Amino acid sequence: MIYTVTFNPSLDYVVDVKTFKTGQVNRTEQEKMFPGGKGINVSIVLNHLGLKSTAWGFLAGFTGEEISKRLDEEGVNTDFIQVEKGISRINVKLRSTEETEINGQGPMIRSTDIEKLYAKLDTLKTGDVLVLAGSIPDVMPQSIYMDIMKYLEGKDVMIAVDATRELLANVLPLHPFLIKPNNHELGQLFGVTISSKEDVKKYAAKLQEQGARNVLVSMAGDGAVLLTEEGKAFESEAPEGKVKNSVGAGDSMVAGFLAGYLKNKDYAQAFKMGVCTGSASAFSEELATKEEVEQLLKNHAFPF
Ligand SMILES: Nc1ncnc2c1ncn2[C@@H]1O[C@H](COP(=O)(O)OP(=O)(O)O)[C@@H](O)[C@H]1O
Ligand SMILES: O=P(O)(O)OC[C@H]1O[C@](O)(COP(=O)(O)O)[C@@H](O)[C@@H]1O
Repeated sequence: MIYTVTFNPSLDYVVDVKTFKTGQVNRTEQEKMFPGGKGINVSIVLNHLGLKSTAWGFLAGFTGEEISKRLDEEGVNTDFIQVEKGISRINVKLRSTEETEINGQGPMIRSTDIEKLYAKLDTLKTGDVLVLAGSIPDVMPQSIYMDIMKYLEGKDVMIAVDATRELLANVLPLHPFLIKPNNHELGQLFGVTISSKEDVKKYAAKLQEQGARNVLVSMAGDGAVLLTEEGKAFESEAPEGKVKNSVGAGDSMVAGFLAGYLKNKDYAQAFKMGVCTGSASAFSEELATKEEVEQLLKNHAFPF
């Protein structure tokens, strides 16, 4: 069974403003709202690809209710913990001449809420997959993903982590099955700017030296690189297409990679699925459908 954990779910409020200007009233041309947060997006896309998962995490207030309702409508299985104080975030995604995001901090999560999550973690069994994805509310320690991985040590659960900075760096010694930074996040970890695939490979290898088993680095429209635990490196350009909404492309890539890998444990296939699922989401207003992914898989020429 696959479980995703989203500590900080969101309603993503995607607005189009023709020419956004700061310091004045701007009017939207269009606005849409989607349930979001990294683990939640992974669960939605897995569902589109025909894989059932359960979305765990913390919800609060009326925004939390809306997220839960929309996931029910999508047919995503959820088992969230309700927290008492605050509301789940509304993250603003502004599409204008440039894309700008404002992501909130999230509600208060108390130690009793965390205990409820650990009770769910106790139900994990050998062979289960756990995705720990996204930021955590400000009130939480940057060790939380590491703490969870330590708690699960010896259980043989396959763990994927999609996080940034300390939250990600802390889990490396615990050998996560998969991490997926983008090239900017990879650069942040080492205090450098990374734009070439050669540099991506160099720094991704350092993350493997620190303990990560498979490192998948996304580079938005410039494609992606995968270093596997078998010592292989795969790279690809991004498939061609018109970008409509790139919010959730990275999460879609994680879902596609896992779906591809779980099929027959083949890293080349998993990488192809990851790249095409990420791009299919970027080329669509909503998250990728199975048909959209299959179309890109058929048309994109991978160099391997
Ligand atoms: N502009 C784009 N054109 C084509 N594919 C894209 C584009 N943006 C994202 N993708 C696809 O989605 C994957 C993940 O995107 P990226 O933006 O790097 O992730 P994140 O959202 O985590 O920053 C990329 O590797 C690529 O396959
Ligand atoms: O938890 P964070 O890092 O604030 O990110 C949350 C945001 O990222 C998303 O999960 C999208 O992530 P990606 O574009 O990286 O796939 C949104 O749905 C959400 O608003």
